[in-house]
Amino acid sequence: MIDVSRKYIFDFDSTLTRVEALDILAELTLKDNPKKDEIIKEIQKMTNMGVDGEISFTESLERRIQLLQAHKDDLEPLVEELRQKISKSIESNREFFHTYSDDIYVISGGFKEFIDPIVKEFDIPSNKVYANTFKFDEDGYIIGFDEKNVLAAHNGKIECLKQLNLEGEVQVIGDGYSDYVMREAGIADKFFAYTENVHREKATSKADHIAPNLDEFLFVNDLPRKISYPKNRIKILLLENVHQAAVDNLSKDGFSVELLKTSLSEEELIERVKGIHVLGIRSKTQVTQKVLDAADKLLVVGAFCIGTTQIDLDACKKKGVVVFNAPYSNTRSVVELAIGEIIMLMRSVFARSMEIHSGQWNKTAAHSREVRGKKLGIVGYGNIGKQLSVLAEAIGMRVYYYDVSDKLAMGNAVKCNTLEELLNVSDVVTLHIDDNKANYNFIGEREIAQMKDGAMLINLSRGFVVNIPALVAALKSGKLAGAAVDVYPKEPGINGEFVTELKGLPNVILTPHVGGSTEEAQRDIADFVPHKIMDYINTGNTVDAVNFPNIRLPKQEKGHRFLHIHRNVPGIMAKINKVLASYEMNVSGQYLSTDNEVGYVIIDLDKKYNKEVMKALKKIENTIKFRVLY
Ligand SMILES: NC(=O)C1=CN([C@@H]2O[C@H](COP(=O)(O)OP(=O)(O)OC[C@H]3O[C@@H](n4cnc5c(N)ncnc54)[C@H](O)[C@@H]3O)[C@@H](O)[C@H]2O)C=CC1
Ligand SMILES: O=C(O)C(=O)COP(=O)(O)O
Repeated sequence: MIDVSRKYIFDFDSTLTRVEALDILAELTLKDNPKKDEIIKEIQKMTNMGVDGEISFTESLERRIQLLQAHKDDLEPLVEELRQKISKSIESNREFFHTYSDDIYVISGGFKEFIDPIVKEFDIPSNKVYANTFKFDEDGYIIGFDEKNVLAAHNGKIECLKQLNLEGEVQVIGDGYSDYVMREAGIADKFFAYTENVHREKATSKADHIAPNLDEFLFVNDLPRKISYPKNRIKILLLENVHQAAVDNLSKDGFSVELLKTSLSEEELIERVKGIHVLGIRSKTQVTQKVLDAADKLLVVGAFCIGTTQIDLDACKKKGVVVFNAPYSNTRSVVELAIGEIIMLMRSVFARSMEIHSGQWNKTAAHSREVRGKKLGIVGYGNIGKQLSVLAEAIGMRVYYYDVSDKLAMGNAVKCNTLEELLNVSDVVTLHIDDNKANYNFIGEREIAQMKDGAMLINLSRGFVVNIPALVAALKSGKLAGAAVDVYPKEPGINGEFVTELKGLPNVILTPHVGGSTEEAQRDIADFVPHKIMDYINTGNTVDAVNFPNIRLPKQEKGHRFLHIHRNVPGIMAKINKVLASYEMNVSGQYLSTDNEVGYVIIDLDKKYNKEVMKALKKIENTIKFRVLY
């Protein structure tokens, strides 16, 4: 694995550190200058032009130093600042620098005065650092740089590397075109464009390999690293226009994220899901057995909503794919819409509004009633149903509820023992049962007949719960005085044309499945679900998974963690432990959770282990998935 003859040339600014040191120096020296922002902008422009090779590097340096007005005494605070700004994955992979210090060099257009003290902490001694040096005047002000240094010249890195006369393969890791030139000149064998801090098109377009972080570089070279699999290699596909914050959260953690505005059909998803590790959807996208068969890398499905019956949960489980949802984020949004609709329907507000839109003034109290004292029947007394119960009572309604399971009544709500009892008594019936397929046609002709004459029906649950022709007939005959419908048996995957038999009926409020579509809810979901996903990928935690044994794991500080998902058959744990014993693994913790079908065991180990053990664990019969976290 270890190639002793390979040499690694690191750039400093924006590679080993997240910043350009001269920008930081400018921040320090110009802090009291009223033109500070303007000057810093100019310095940054000069940096970029120099790094991209648009002006000569020497010229870029000269101009920046003039603008800086820096003093010797500013260098110590600069180094202090830079210490806080080491690139994230450089910081986490100190072990690589320590182990390979003999083969690592820094070649930079920056200055030894601040590079040396920083890289020394990464076991790179001053004699392996090739960089410029400042010139000071008698009072200690920086007035220039040593012009004789090859690195002060344009494309000076080429000459510098040439003079080093290194043997063996030479790899360059840097963010700029000025690093690539060593490869172009044929003195370096490979150029890795380092994009963790800055993405420079001119460098990435030429690179042999793009490294979004050091983990990727170490992975490609099979070198010792902090994490087993670089996160940028974990591909996340988010559909249905989930909130941008979800993309930001996941990208910030290093994953490669793609967001599509629409849902995808089964065939499209089969095509797109290949190579995807995490799929994020809302209520439209169907994750079927066929989709799962095509999903060769899938670890997690995130439902960025409450309902999960669009996902074949059982097939996911059998494949070792963990599913998370957001059970509470949009609850309040649905409840508020329900309250609004109850009032709008009781007052015939939409009918009056339509009239006035078409130029008709119809001031009347007919079919306009207060909600105070009216009976609200809530079907499905879950998270939404219960919260609605509380708010409805607060505006003076008398609440009745019906649920298949026993539920504690909130406030003064009255429990109904049968659906019929609730339908008989309610002025408004609102549906909040779950998206279980057994609830198909839950409200049909018979149930509507059991409702009071002139009652109203609200459906904010799922479209298939209500038989639409029966509802249309009841509205046309006047049996029902109004309805609000947010969900439909067949909904389109993208915004555009839509036709329903409910179109044009009086006192019917139609909305395009927006019960949970508020800015607050979508923003909240965009934090909740990604954090569940990241927690599972990064640590193995399955707390709140909807289809999987739940395990809350302690933080793993050191060592390695094996995650083994298997069919729950007799004797499998014995086999796992036999393999661990035969490789003399020192197990520091073992956590197991099972259900009828699968078992999920997490094994924490101390530092060293024989890699063969992984193969042996994967080979155990009835293994579904196996992952290692370093
Ligand atoms: N329109 C929209 O944008 C949104 C719609 N929803 C829908 O609302 C549903 C309810 O959400 P939550 O309250 O969070 O779910 P929940 O699971 O907390 O509550 C559902 C309740 O319905 C009961 N239930 C199920 N089938 C029943 C039946 N046949 N008869 C009586 N009770 C029955 C369950 O026992 C449970 O108490 C979701 O499943 C989803 O389909 C949720 C969010 C947004
Ligand atoms: O949360 C749910 O179950 C919903 O129905 C909302 O779905 P959506 O995210 O709007 O596709």
